[in-house]
Amino acid sequence: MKPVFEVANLRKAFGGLAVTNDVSLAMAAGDRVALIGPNGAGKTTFVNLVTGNLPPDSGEVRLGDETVTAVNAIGRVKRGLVRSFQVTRLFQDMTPAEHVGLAVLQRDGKTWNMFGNFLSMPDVMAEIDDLLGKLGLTPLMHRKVSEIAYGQQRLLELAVALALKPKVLLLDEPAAGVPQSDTGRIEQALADLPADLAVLMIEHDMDLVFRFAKRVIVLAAGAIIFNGRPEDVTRDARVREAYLGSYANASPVA
Ligand SMILES: Nc1ncnc2c1ncn2[C@@H]1O[C@H](COP(=O)(O)OP(=O)(O)OP(=O)(O)O)[C@@H](O)[C@H]1O
Repeated sequence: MKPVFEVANLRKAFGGLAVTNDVSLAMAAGDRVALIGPNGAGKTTFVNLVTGNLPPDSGEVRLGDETVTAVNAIGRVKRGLVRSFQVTRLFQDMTPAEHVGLAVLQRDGKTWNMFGNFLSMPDVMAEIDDLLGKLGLTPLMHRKVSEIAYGQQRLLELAVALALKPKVLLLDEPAAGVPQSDTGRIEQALADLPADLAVLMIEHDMDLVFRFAKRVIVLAAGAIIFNGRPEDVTRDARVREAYLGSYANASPVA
């Protein structure tokens, strides 16, 4: 199948350290891929290169038929490459309805000064109702973010990302920090993501990886050392070595 998203020979070094070392991968519509790797493997750097928040030293990022390596982060979002908005970037005084409304207006290229009026725009309100409803946030839609629980804020991140109508969605540990009692809701939201969306999820929780991913990519010291089925990852010798190495080299806690 034709890839919707592809990176080819991506490289990035900080000083002498190759943090992204000739990484190539492709994703098709509907893919569910988990990107895992020991601490410091280069996962965050890789995502920053993909989203356009960091320029690569060499290599290419493609969305569909278009090479977007020179396109900035906002341009990539407009083309359908969306990273889930982080809780730390939600506005504490704004409501879930306002967050989603803003994302819808931004996606449609509408001006900021229309923002105050979006509650009277039936098409925007219908999208807000639909998205927040799917994520179980309807009762909280007009509450301030500062008043809603962390797990619900993480669901709101997903709602904002989905309002941008992504083709490729990058999720950074979507359930991290969420109390056990609320992780079920997040997992359900992940299971309900649009079937044709390509999803790349960075995740440390292997239980979640096994439940969500159809394919696992392991990054170690900036390079892909495994790209295959979840059921094969734990018995792969290179993967075992990479994880053991990271624990063996970890500093003891004082
Ligand atoms: N701006 C930077 N300047 C210098 N070194 C950096 C920079 N950003 C990251 N690094 C280094 O690159 C390596 C990879 O970091 P990165 O944060 O991408 O790893 P990670 O896999 O996301 O780690 P974690 O799972 O701990 O978040 C680390 O050794 C880190 O110290």
